[in-house]
Formats: sequence, C-alpha cells, structure tokens
Amino acid sequence: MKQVVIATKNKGKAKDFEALFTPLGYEVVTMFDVAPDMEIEETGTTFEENAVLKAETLAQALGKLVIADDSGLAVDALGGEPGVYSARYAGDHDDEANIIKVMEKMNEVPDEKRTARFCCALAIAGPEMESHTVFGTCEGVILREKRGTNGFGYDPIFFVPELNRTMAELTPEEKGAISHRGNAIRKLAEELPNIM
Ligand SMILES: O=P(O)(O)OP(=O)(O)OP(=O)(O)OC[C@H]1O[C@@H](n2cnc3c(O)ncnc32)[C@H](O)[C@@H]1O
Ligand SMILES: [Mg+2]
Repeated sequence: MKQVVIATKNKGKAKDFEALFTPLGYEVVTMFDVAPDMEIEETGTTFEENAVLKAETLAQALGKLVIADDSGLAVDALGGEPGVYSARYAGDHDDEANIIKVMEKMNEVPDEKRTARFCCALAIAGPEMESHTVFGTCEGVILREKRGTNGFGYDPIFFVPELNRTMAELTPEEKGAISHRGNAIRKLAEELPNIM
C-alpha cells in the first residue's frame, strides 16, 4: 500500500487524515511510527510557519516526502485567540482544560457574537522540492456546553450551522467533508500536479 507520512503526534488529527487518505488508497504513517522520540518546537507565529517547520524537520530526518498540519481555533470575540496557541491554550496539551478556558472567557459573549473558525495550514516538504503550503478554514459558532464525543480538541463546542451539529457529533467522514483539514487537503490535491 502507498504511504503518506504526516509529521504529527496528535492521534485525533491522524484519524482525520485516515478518513481522508484511506479512500484514496494511502496508508497514513505518523511520527509515532517513524520518529517517536523526535520533538519539534513550534516557534513560528503563523500556522503556515509552524506547518513548514514540522514538515521540513521530519522530511530532512527521513529523506522522504512529508506533510505537516498546523491548525487551531480562531474565535472572533477573543480577537482570534487561541489561534496558533490552540494546543496549549490552558497550559498543557489538555483538550478539556482548553475548552473550559474558551467557555469561561466567552461567558458574557452573546449568541450572535460567538462566531469562530477552525484554520488548518498544511505544508508539504521533501528532499527535492521547495516546500509548499495551503490553507483551509471551516466556519462555526462556539456553544456554551459540550455536545458529542467524536473528534478531538475543541470539536465538542464547535457548532456547524449548516449541519446543525457540533464537529464532535459528526463521523470522521462527515467531518472531513466540511472541515478546515478536509478543505486544505482538497486544495493540496488540486495544486500537487503544479508543485511536484
Ligand atoms: O503539532 P502536532 O503534533 O500535529 O499536534 P498538535 O495537537 O500540537 O497540533 P497543533 O500544534 O497544530 O495544534 C492544533 C490544536 O488546535 C486544535 N485543533 C486543530 N484542529 C482541530 C480540529 O479538527 N478539531 C478540534 N480541535 C482542533 C486542537 O486543540 C489542537 O491540539
Ligand atoms: Mg503541535
């Protein structure tokens, strides 16, 4: 089976990638499989910078083509927070604590001002190519309580108006069809013939 290497240590992301790449005939391989001890510091100030950093570091170590994902939640009423700091908004890499922090900060925000979007920058890097990035988004609204148990991160409080469900109430396939990550992967697939 053909493989696609993703420079991530996030199991929720890996599942999202599997839902998107398995139907295309690819096995998804992550850092848990190829570089479990490698830590890549995310020192960039944008999603794109961090995605390139992760993709290039692993591509260089493996001598192979690698895709990386840097993503997060941008809440309008919080001036775009948690943004690039989404994974560690409440200190640790703790999804539950991050959700609580967002909900608490938004306590006073009325329903019509609770708009937000998920953002995803994907970078592709390899030994014999210039790195390339694409960007995908998904619009939604931040709820006052959690709904659903699928997905990861902020999915339980991210309501998708078109589907009348939260991200955590969608199957991985349903999420992939509308998500920031799915949109970015579809863009990458479109642009791939021109960049390689
Ligand atoms: O860097 P890697 O190893 O890929 O894993 P990570 O979890 O640290 O990933 P990021 O640095 O890109 O931070 C992304 C954070 O944004 C949030 N996030 C991103 N995509 C999401 C999604 O589809 N659903 C819910 N939350 C998401 C979630 O809190 C993630 O931990
Ligand atoms: Mg990270």
